[in-house]
Amino acid sequence: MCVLYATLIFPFYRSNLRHLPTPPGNFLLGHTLSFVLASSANALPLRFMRSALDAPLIRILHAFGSEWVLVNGVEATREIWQSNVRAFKRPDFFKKAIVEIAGVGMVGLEGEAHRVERRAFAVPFSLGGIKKLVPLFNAKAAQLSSRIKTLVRRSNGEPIDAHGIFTKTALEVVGLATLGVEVDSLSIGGYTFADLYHRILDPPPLGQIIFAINLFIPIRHWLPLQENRKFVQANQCLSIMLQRVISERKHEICALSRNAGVEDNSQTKDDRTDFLSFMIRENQWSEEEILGHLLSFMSAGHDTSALALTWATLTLCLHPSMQSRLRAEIQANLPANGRPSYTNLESLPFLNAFIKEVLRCFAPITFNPRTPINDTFVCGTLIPAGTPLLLSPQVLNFNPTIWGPDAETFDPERWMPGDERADMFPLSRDPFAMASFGYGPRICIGKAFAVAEIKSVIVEMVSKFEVVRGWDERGKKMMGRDLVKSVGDEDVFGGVEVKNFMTLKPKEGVWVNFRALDD
Ligand code: HEM
Repeated sequence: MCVLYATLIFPFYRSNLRHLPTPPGNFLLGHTLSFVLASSANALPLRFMRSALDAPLIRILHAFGSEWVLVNGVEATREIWQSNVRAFKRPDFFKKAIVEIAGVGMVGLEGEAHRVERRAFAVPFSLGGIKKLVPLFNAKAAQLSSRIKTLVRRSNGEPIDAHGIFTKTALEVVGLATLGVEVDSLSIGGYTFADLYHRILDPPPLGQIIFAINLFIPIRHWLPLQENRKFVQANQCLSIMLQRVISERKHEICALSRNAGVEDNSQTKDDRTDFLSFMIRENQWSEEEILGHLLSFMSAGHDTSALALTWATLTLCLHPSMQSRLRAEIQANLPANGRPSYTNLESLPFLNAFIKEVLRCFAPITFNPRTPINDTFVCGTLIPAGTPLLLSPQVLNFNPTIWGPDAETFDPERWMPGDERADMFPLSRDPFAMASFGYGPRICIGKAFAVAEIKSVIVEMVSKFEVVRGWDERGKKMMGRDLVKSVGDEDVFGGVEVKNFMTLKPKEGVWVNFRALDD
């Protein structure tokens, strides 16, 4: 009886949300199965957006009449992310997901506790803090070039998976910035730091299913499957490894303080710029809290940047003329020593436009939900407390009412000064239109870090290599350096398939031929 009411009566005759556009789904399961089986996490939200372009909110029916709301407009997003931000929190299932993969640091906090932590990290993530990190980004970018040359030699000129190499580099970058050590130097029981993160952030299909079920039914701690045990073990090993680094650093900084005769670590003269040393000097966090922050910076900060670099490389392969234009801009404006400063990196208009367009068309985070704490109005519709509001960056980033009819075309020109689309579609210049980093008090704290890091790596790549696509029309690695001739009518992914996951990951890598320009 209850099931009949929930599926046949409540959603259509009683629900507050029944007047919102609702794409038709299975009468019993709604869209639940379609979401699980979708080709990517963006597939359904984009389809729903295209079916109701002007609607600020779209209702999604799930199994047995449960309701979600897809946020589809700039105004609704602004209310949730900024003007009425205190009325919302992250849904419990989502918090559980991010705490599982990113620890209990800032990403898992809400309300006043979150505001206090954001303020505490304002200095290391400020522009001044990021400027100091640019030499580190440049050094790691140069190391990446050498690594690529070695891989090209070893592979006899066969394509290399760009996603794999950028993941390694982005983990090393965030590892150095966060911990102040090379992550390659850390290992436990024969596993490296990178192995453990790979298990957590890039699970095989069974691992993804366990992850999804565990969000709603707690199976993680008893499910006797090897894949599950591997995940739990990887998380434990990471924590042990990081706890060791924390204790060692604490001893070092305390010894420095003692030797200098100062009572308080914050007065210690120590020129380390990493976030761990900062936290120990500030002395306001327990070791457990420090561990939570480290885990969240490391996981929030490497997978995302690696994906942005991967998709940037894919677009460079698909648009060789953009590659040449970037190379010319870099050669004309940057110091010949190949070590650009933060100001240098910011001074290149086409690079700037190119990175923005990559982040618009390939938002690395696929969904970022919220829920009202109490019944709350959004754009005039009363949303019952607890209803999941699905904010999917790609839905705003591809909405033609915001960006114009070519919203789904990769075109950096739209960001260049004087492009007429800015006047024709003024909403596209609204900060809430570009949803890839979020906005408001919870905007990605690492945005400036990520953008500077991505620019530094792209400058190095484009200066040292020509990149040529090494995958065929179906996304598979090509052998024997065949070239796919027609790229004109392909979608933004150029045939590369993605996983149905929280981040926009390629299913089988993005295969690229790197041709050194100095050969
Ligand atoms: C291209 C790269 C990146 C993208 C696309 C990205 C995107 C995002 C998004 C969408 C959020 C959620 C915002 C919200 O809930 O409204 C977020 C939060 C966060 N990001 Fe990033 N991120 C990137 C890189 C980084 C880096 C490099 C770091 C650190 C070094 C970082 C650290 C964080 C943290 C700590 C949060 C939680 C902030 C809070 O809850 O206040 N991210 N990021």
